[in-house]
Amino acid sequence: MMLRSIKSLATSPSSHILRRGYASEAVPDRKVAVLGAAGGIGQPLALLMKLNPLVSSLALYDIANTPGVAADVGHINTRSEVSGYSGEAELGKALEGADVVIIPAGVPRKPGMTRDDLFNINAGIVKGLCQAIAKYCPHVSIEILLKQVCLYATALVNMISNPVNSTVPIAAEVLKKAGKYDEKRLFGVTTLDVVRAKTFYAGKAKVPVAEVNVPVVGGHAGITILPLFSQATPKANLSDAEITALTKRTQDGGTEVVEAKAGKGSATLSMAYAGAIFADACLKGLNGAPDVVECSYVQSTITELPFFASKVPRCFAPLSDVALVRLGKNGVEEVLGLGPLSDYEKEGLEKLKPELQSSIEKGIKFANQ
Ligand SMILES: NC(=O)C1=CN([C@@H]2O[C@H](COP(=O)(O)OP(=O)(O)OC[C@H]3O[C@@H](n4cnc5c(N)ncnc54)[C@H](O)[C@@H]3O)[C@@H](O)[C@H]2O)C=CC1
Ligand SMILES: O=C([O-])CC(=O)C(=O)O
Repeated sequence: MMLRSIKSLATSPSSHILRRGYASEAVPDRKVAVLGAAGGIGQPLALLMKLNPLVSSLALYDIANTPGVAADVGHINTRSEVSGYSGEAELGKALEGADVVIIPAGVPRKPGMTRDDLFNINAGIVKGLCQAIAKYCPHVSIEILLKQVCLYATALVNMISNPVNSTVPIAAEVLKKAGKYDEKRLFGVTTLDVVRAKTFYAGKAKVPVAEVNVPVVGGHAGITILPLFSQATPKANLSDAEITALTKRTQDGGTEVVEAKAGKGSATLSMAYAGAIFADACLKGLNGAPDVVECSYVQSTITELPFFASKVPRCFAPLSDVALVRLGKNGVEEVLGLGPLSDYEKEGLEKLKPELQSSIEKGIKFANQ
């Protein structure tokens, strides 16, 4: 299926995206930029993206220490060419031509802190990086019959920096201000919540973890993380008490790691894994693979909240100057609904709304001041 869609790309007017060098692999060239690449998440994420055969160019950016990481990762004998960029003067080069920009830049929690306690430092970092994305990642649109049609769009932005519940709205506002916002291209990475929910569920239900699916919706902090174990597969007969315990453990998964690391930061390795899964899904979507579905915190109308994590099927047309109709047809086609919720989940949904709403408002206010 994948090969078929790649072949159709090769014969389409946008075949120039099959660039030199890897014709035998028949995979389009894709540039991935990691901002914050020298950090605890950034380094293993750089490694995992270097192992991804869908990546042809890997740009590693940080305010310092990137040359060493780039030299190290660059020696691995996989497809992508690696380049390191250090300091703000080099940010533009890191971003130019990127298809996917992953942002794990910013400070992590220490024991006793909430994700929101990171807002004061990380909000400014994210704002600056998104201003650069607006500036250096191409975006051209034209008006046809009173409809704005996208020719080039910004890269897909995968926001990892916390508090995600606020940093995604900040990114949206910054991109809007610059006239570069496309709600189909901005994602809060909540994959780690799904990864945890799968692991904990498999352990409790005694089912093979590789077969487990659990949607996790809402946001990415405490009670705003709402795993839907009533929809988990394979089905298992878990008691209400077991479901409550699993829900709580998933919601507190980040804190569990922060406490175990005792002052040395938060989840890095499992986050790098989760970030790599999500970026891979974005690349597959961009390359035209069908039925790519992940949970992500995106602009949404499935509840009254403007941003909400839910299942998002992504089936992007490739970004190119002639993909006018296809982009119109194949953006994020829809944000999937929540499906049937148990009473416990319905209650959790109502409880999370005020906190999520206030984190969204906080982000919007910050970006506009
Ligand atoms: N979405 C999620 O599920 C998760 C999010 N996180 C968040 O990811 C962020 C990063 O965590 P770690 O990698 O553990 O932190 P870290 O401190 O190890 O690394 C952060 C990196 O960001 C860099 N940085 C700071 N300002 C920058 C800027 N303006 N431009 C580019 N790079 C910049 C730093 O130099 C550092 O290398 C934190 O905010 C953390 O809370 C962590 C785990 C899970
Ligand atoms: O808990 C934290 O601070 C980091 C994070 O978002 C997670 O591990 O889910």
